[in-house]
Amino acid sequence: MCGIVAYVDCDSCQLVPITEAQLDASLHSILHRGPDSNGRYIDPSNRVGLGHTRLSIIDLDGGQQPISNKTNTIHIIVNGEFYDFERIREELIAAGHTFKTSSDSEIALHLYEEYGYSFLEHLRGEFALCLWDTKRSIFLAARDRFGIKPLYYANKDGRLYIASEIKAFPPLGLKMAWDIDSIVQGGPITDMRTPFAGISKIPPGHYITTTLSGTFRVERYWDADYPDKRVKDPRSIEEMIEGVRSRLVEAVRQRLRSDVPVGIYLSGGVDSSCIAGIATKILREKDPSAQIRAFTISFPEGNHLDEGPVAERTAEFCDAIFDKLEITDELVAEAFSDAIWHFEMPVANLNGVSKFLLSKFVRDAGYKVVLTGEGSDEHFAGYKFFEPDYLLEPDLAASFPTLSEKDRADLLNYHESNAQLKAYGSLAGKVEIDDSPIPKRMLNGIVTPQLIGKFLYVNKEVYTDSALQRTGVPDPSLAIASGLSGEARRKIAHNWHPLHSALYCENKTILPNGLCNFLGDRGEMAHSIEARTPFLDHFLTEYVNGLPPKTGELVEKWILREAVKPYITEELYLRTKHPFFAPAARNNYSPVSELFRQKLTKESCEALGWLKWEGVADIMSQYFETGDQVIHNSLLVLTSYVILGEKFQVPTYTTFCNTAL
Ligand SMILES: Nc1ncnc2c1ncn2[C@@H]1O[C@H](COP(=O)(O)OP(=O)(O)OP(=O)(O)O)[C@@H](O)[C@H]1O
Ligand SMILES: NC(=O)CC[C@H](N)C(=O)O
Repeated sequence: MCGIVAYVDCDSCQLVPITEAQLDASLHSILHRGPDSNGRYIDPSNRVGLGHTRLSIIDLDGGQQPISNKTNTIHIIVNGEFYDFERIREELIAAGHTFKTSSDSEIALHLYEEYGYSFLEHLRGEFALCLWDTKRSIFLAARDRFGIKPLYYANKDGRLYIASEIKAFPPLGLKMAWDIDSIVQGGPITDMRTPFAGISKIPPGHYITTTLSGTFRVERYWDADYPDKRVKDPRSIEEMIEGVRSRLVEAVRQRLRSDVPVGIYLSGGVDSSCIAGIATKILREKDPSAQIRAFTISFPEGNHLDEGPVAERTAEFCDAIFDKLEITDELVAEAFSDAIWHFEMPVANLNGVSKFLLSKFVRDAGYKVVLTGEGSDEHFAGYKFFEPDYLLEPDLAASFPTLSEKDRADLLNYHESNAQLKAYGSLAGKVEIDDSPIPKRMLNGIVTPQLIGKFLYVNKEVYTDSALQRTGVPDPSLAIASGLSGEARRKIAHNWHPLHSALYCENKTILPNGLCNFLGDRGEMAHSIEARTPFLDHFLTEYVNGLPPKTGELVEKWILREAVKPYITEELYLRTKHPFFAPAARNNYSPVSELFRQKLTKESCEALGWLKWEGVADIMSQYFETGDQVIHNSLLVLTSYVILGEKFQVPTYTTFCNTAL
């Protein structure tokens, strides 16, 4: 993948123009995203700049960026991969377009010439891009449908700043400040906010445009949709299984197109294992002795979380080359600060740090591109916590037998009488928040947002009174419900089955902000690794979203298991989901506990300006007494914020509210 940086000074901008040296410094800050080459375009007016740092994957010698059109009036920078680009390129050439490179990135430029803003509909894959059309004075920046590639913006004092990573902004002169509302309400995970004031993510499936006059728009070009819950689907199960299989195979085939070798991140689960099986089969169509190289994380000190042995058996089944990275507590604690600098958001577990280490391992092995299984659970309802929402209403769409109404009522009752959500593999069920009833009313009674909202939750006792006076008490599920579009909320209220509504919420929050971010691009790109996610192919997801809720029911991902049965071992066909979880701090003297002691001091907490030291000290001592996992996770979040404050040199937060009191 690559790194991109851009800026636009509108007519009202009174700021000193950004210099070439500043643009270079900004690119330098994200050099890990593209160590192979870099380039820039600065408009003769000095008001628009585009910078690109490249990890070359397709057209290794010729694909340098920015790329311009034949008349040098449109300039583009792209991070990402466009699949099936050769077919589109041929069509564009036949329509009279002249290509300057053989890079997949260039198709976006010509598609824009051909279709205007509708060019985005023709792109398949993961991407973030910026385009400057000098003739129309239009600047456009867009992000892929799922948020696989990051793209941030800030619109301040008449200047629009855009970059793949937040750390590229300070060299352009943007000042960093805490966004206390976002922090308290979990904005980095619940919506498009970041921990930093005025800096937002471009929402997945959206583009932003600005003219030099300063007309700024954020528009959606794609969204997930689900069928009307009252309409029966006439398809047979067999047809649906075949529909999933053929689209997944095609999604993997497209993602094997590369001018450098492609490996795989292989776990002990069905998602990455079926991709390994499918990829091997496809590679062997051309070369019967082809072997894919598989990379696996193993946790030797936390045996019950170790997926190494299952992955090894899968690798044997696929005849893959198998590499295992053993991750220890010491390695995780050592890498934590650096990982947070790359994630640019807090984390509540150590999974991302482990994957961050895996990416380094893969890069050291000489690989630039891997396949991964992210995005499957968000479409096939792979998490057990979706169950109460599945049970909330009958499935009227399925034309084959579903639960009887009595069974549904009994099971739902079981969930309700358990009071706390049955979030297996997660501690969310133990986190107690006084959720307001409003988000449930807004979202047809589903409970998934409450669960997601707890991900970055920290007990309100740790915040200063003035911070809480300003933000109100934490209510992250309200932030989630409010972050959805009005149109989506209307469909949730009237059209979609509650399971589909729950999947939609997961797809708008945890998927782009967690899985694709600190568990995806950010840890991978820290080590110049491009990861490709076949489960996030929009032709596949649109098909899966159109299936009746029953296909996501109770036995996890059963339709996927049936579809990929020919490509996986019997062991995996029968195995239930084991979510990826890195072991937490094991005791008071483990390296991660030491990290808490080192980072969470009175001085460091007070330097943030919104943490109350007494509250933090209190939960720390509770943790050291009890080893409570929920507190452990909160301490990880707070430690992350201290690290972000140090690395980004964020000034201590003060409120007007505070001084006025
Ligand atoms: N231990 C691991 N080693 C290497 N890669 C991993 C590991 N755990 C997860 N991954 C990567 O992250 C992806 C997402 O993990 P996740 O646990 O959601 O899926 P899975 O393990 O493949 O399948 P399942 O959801 O059925 O458990 C995996 O598909 C895999 O590419
Ligand atoms: N690393 C990237 O984002 C890849 C950009 C483009 N596909 C290339 O191969 O150069």
